[in-house]
Amino acid sequence: MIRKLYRLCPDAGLMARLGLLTAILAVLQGLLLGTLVPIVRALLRPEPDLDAAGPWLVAGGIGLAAYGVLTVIATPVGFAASMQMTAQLRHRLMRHVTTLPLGWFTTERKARLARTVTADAGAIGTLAVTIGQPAITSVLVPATVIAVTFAVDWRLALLFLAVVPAAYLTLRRAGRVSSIAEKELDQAATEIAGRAIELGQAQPVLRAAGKGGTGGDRMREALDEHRRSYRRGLDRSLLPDLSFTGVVMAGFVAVLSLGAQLLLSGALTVPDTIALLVLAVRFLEPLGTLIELIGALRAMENGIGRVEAILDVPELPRSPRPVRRVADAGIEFDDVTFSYGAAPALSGVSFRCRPGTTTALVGPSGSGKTTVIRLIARFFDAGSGHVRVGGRDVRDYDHAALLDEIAIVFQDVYLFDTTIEENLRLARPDATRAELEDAAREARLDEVVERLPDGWDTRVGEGGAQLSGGERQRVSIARAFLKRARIVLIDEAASALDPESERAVGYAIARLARDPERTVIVIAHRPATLTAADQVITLDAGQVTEAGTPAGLRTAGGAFARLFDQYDSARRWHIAPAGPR
Ligand SMILES: Nc1ncnc2c1ncn2[C@@H]1O[C@H](COP(=O)(O)OP(=O)(O)OP(=O)(O)O)[C@@H](O)[C@H]1O
Repeated sequence: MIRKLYRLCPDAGLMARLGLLTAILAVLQGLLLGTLVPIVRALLRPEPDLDAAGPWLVAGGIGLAAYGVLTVIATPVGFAASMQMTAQLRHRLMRHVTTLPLGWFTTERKARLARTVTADAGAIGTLAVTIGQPAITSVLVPATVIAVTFAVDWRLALLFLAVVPAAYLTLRRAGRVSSIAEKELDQAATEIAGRAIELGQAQPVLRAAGKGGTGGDRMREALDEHRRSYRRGLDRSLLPDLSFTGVVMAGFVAVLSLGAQLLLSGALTVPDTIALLVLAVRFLEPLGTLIELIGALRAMENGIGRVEAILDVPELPRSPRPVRRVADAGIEFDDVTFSYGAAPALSGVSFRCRPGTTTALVGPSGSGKTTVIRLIARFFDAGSGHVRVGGRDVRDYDHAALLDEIAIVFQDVYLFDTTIEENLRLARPDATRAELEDAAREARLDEVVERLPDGWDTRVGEGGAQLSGGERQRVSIARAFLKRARIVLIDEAASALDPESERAVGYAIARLARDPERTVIVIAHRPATLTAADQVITLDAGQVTEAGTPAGLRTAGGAFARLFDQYDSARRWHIAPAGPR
């Protein structure tokens, strides 16, 4: 386990210092106890011999002072190690998950990630110090006591030694049982976290369906299972815990009996017997505390396992010689097939977008439009075929360099609970105020900012809840302008925005597309966006069924023409004034 801890923590030096200090403290404690033997021998004679006890008293005093100093040194080192380890683990985990394919982020895994980043990383850092230190002490103090006892009486030393394997075996069993119990309990706790995330996310749907009150059923089941796991763990660990305590108690009784026997037979003097009994207590007492520590140690080991399991999830493969410059904003799909699970989401998709053009993707729900966008941004890798940007496979690029060129405007834009300015600055943290204002004007966000009570400093609420869907999209489009992204991928709102936002977003998309350097791919639902596109790609069941200019495809009277008419009549129906009844 110590090796695993070292592997996880880049600052192994700090861990090594702490381990060494703890080991020295434990051995020193055992040796200090050892000095009791000559001191008790000298002082408990019929005529106490202070001269004989003197050097040992001095040695004991120096040892005690050293113990105090080292303890003072070890405490801040332990605190620093604990904080540092937790921070580093959290940092590593967060950095790693940003490199994982988006498909990894299921509700269950998000709950697991949340628990591992908060509970496990925190517990590993804390336990490594609060449990690791006493665990080292509980092993090294008895070991030193055995060594010291050999110098006094080999028979008692051998008896101490005989207790060790019996204690070890029962402790191992107790450790195994508590490890299983901890895993079950953690699984149950993760289930609760998952249900809580789901319950929060599903609130609008549940309430809309009038089931707000019943939505907690799955949560209740998870809570019940957690309680049952806890109970099972307690029941299971009872016998192994009692066995271990029994072994330690039996050891103590055996030491007492042998000590008494040796005393009565004259093999041991009274002072030696008293000193050895003190040693026996200090031998068995730390062993006894091991049973309390073993559960926490196993919990830490399991926590380390869970951290490692996340760190072991393979990242999106990286090119050994990543390309850092995107030559142009051309995009090409070359016989691309991709599936999330068994059924293919895209099969044999091929199309080309010349740099500076706008392509509208259309097709029924589930036809693969969003998947096309995800593959360009490399949220996932194609199963077969090539997705090319600037003439190179997206897998050849340094991912960050590729994403620098791409801005994505999702249908449902998530904003951080901070000011509108900071949300915009995410796209370019060093942008000047003038650049922010330009981007806002292009995206028609300036009108929104003017209306907000604190202007640029208005906080947008969690997820951007203070803004309407259309206003959030404008923030996202403004980010694309600010970033000067040469490739913009847009998922236009399928449902109607308020008329003002609809006009503003339409205007902003047209402005984005006007830049001759910029390639825009838009999942389009508005007739105006479709008509303005240079080309249209129609998808159905993951395959390209039509490709061409909007005018050409409308004339051809195929799937696109039908979809166009549907969208068009839906808009007209929406904006038509109510007639007399
Ligand atoms: N994360 C995912 N995991 C599993 N299957 C997915 C995932 N995302 C999409 N799919 C499936 O892949 C197929 C294509 O989905 P995609 O979202 O690309 O379609 P779409 O045309 O964008 O649909 P919509 O217009 O409804 O957004 C669908 O069958 C969908 O159920």
